[in-house]
This record gives sequence, C-alpha cells and structure tokens, in this order.
Amino acid sequence: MQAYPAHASPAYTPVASPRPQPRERSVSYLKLSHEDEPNNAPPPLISPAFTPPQTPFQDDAAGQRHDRQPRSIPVSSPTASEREHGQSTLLPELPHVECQVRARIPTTTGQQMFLHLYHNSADNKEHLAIVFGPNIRSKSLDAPRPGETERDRMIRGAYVGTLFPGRTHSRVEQIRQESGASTRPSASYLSNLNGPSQTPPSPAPSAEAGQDIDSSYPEELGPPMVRIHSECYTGETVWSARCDCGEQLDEAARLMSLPAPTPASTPGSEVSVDQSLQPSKLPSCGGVIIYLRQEGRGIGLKEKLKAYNLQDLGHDTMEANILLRHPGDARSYGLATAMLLDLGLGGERGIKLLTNNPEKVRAVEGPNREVRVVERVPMIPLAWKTGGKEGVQGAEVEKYLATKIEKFKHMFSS
Ligand SMILES: Nc1nc2c(ncn2[C@@H]2O[C@H](COP(=O)(O)OP(=O)(O)OP(=O)(O)O)[C@@H](O)[C@H]2O)c(=O)[nH]1
Repeated sequence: MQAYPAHASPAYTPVASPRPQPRERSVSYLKLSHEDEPNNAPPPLISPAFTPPQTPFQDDAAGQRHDRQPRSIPVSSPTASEREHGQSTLLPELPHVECQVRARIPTTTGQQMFLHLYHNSADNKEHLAIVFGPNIRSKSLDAPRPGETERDRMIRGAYVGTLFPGRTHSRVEQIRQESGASTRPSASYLSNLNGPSQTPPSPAPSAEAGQDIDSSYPEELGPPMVRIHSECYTGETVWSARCDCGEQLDEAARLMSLPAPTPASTPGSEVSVDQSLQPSKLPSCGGVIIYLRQEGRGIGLKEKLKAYNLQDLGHDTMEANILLRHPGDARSYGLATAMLLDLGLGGERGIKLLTNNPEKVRAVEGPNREVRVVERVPMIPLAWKTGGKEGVQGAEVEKYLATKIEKFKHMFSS
C-alpha cells in the first residue's frame, strides 16, 4: 500500500504531482444517465488534503453513483428544547408567496420539468421552483384570478395536462365534459372557449390518459424529494471550481428524474416487469428544487467576489464573509417553507431533503413545523464518489469543502 498521509481517506488515489486541469462541464455534463459513458475520465486529481468524516459510496464498485434511488437517512423529530432553540433564528411567521407563472421546460437530458416563478412579501426577487414529475402543483397558480380568461390562465401556466395548438380551455376535464366526453374536443367547440371563465375552477382533475396532472403526490412514492438550492452564478454558470454548487444542482435534477421505484426495481424482487418499458419511459419519482436567489450565502455576487479575493489572500470562505462585515451565512429559509406549502408539500408525510446543511434541515420546517423533514439525502461531492473521475476538483474546492465541514458543520456522511 502506498504511503498516504495519516489523514488521507483511502478512497482517494493521491497523485504524484497535481497540475491544473480544466473541468469538463459542457451541456452534456447534465446528462442524467451516465451508464453509457466510456471509462475514459481523466485521472483523479483530488489530493487527500482532508478526510471527510466517512467516505460514503466507497463500497460501490468502480465508484458507481447510479444507484436507482438515492440513499437517505431518517431525520428524527426535534426535541422541544431543540425547537425552542431553533425558533430564535426563524421568522415568527412565513412570508406570503404567489406563483405568478409556470412553463414547461424540455431539458437537454430528455426529461422535462416545470419552472415556477414566485413573487413574495419578503423581497422583490424572483425565486423559483423547479418541479419534476406530474404530481406537484402550485395552489396559488391554480387559484382563479378575477376577470381572467381561459387564455390568460393558459398563458400563465395554470392549465392541466399539455398545451397544444388550438387548445382554448385550461382544464381538460371541463373540455371533455362540455364537448361530449371525447378525449380531444372538436375544433368548433374549442373555438368557443376563449371567453372569461364562467365557472369557478374546480380542484385539479384526476389523471386522464397520462396527460392530466393529479395534484396529490401518490402515497406509494413516499416523501417527495426536495432540494433547497441557493443561487451560485459562479458555480452554476461560469464554471467555477471554487465550490460544488453546480454539480449539486445537476445531481438534484438527476435524482428527481430517476424512474419511480417499482417493486421490480428493488434489488432481490421477484416481481416481473414489463420489459417493453424502458427506464427512461417510466414516470420519474419527481420532486422539487426550490431555487432561492440567495447568491453568495445571501451577501450577493458583488460581495462574494470580494470574498473570493480575500480567499486568494489566504482566508477561508467563512472568515472572508466576516472580514467583509457579513454573517458567515446570511440566508434564511422561510420563503422555501412557504413555497413548499404552496406546492402541497407540508403536513405529516414530510419531505426527503437533499442537503448536508444541518441549518437547512431545521430552518425549512418553519416556525410551527409546517413542513416536516423526515429523511435527509446527503449530497456527496462527485469527486469523492467516483474516486476523482468526475466532479469539481482542485485546491479551492477542497478548502471550501473542508470549511463547510469544520466551520459550518455540514454532514457529508450517511
Ligand atoms: N459568500 C460566499 N458564498 C459562497 C461561496 N461559495 C459558494 N457560495 C454560495 O454558497 C451558497 C451554497 O451554499 P453551500 O454552503 O455550498 O451549501 P448549502 O446550500 O449551505 O448546503 P447544501 O444543501 O448541503 O448544499 C450559494 O449561494 C453560493 O453562491 C463563497 O466562497 N463565499
């Protein structure tokens, strides 16, 4: 065995002479399936500068990260004193949120998602919910607005099912009933449907021919997957290798696009599957990424760039914020809680939160535990999972991750 430094994780292969290496992150990086990739990844460059508390997934053969369902950890209910302690930093009440518009976005991965844009009573930023799968709908989006026409409803995305040229009504069930229950109404009927709404909209109708959207998240899918993601222009748009934000966003999208679990997808199951159903054709398990406009842990891009200069002068990411007279982390999560409630994800069943950040787990639950985090899925850096074959690598990201563990107490183990 090679002579690793005492603190090195044996999961990493140290390199003799690390050298700068461009990070591959083209559009194809967002591919959700990596199964057909040739094994020609660059040699691992991550140096064993620090040891994560554990190196999860190291038992996966060849650093595979294609587990069909993400591994999660049950989260126990907070004790009364923990809640009391936690509430001191929570807003006493949740902000008001309203989903203003929603649109279908086909993605480069082949999956599609619905982008929801929210306004709120706490700031003037456009926070987003990126919804995967057909089972999550916004109550404030679906609610009727005074004087709006059916066309208005469809333009702001408050429709059920799929838009198609000539469609003139937002609710498929209503179109079917009024046109004599044919699955696709006649053109003459459709042309008469553009007046103002005559009847108050009913709750979202149940699924029809795989096209309509059922507003209730099916019990058998378990707690829905949720990621609360903070904006990072540098890591998500301009290829920064100072942090792992870009790959975390990609990974959350990948997990939410995996096929929903079936009995036969469970290892050891003897239930036969319809072989004609390719995994890519199965409905995804879905979930939502709440994308908060909290650039730079809430200090904004200008201040974050100053913080980067301080980091190049030798400070870590927390010290840099403090030297700039900001808190180490200036974020809060009341908006995320309110958006989750609007998306119908509050209540007993709870959510499965993709995060390493203990503060998020606590804070997203809201002042009165409106949302319950019942499971946590750790977001393990790809470089750790793949032995350095994939993911963000370099001295800067290593230091960033080390500070997350040591100072922000992020939990990278399962
Ligand atoms: N101020 C500052 N913000 C940073 C820096 N690097 C990344 N960020 C911001 O940090 C936020 C992401 O926070 P992280 O600490 O990476 O992760 P997290 O969201 O707390 O936790 P996870 O849910 O586990 O990802 C984004 O808003 C980034 O823009 C930095 O060096 N300085």
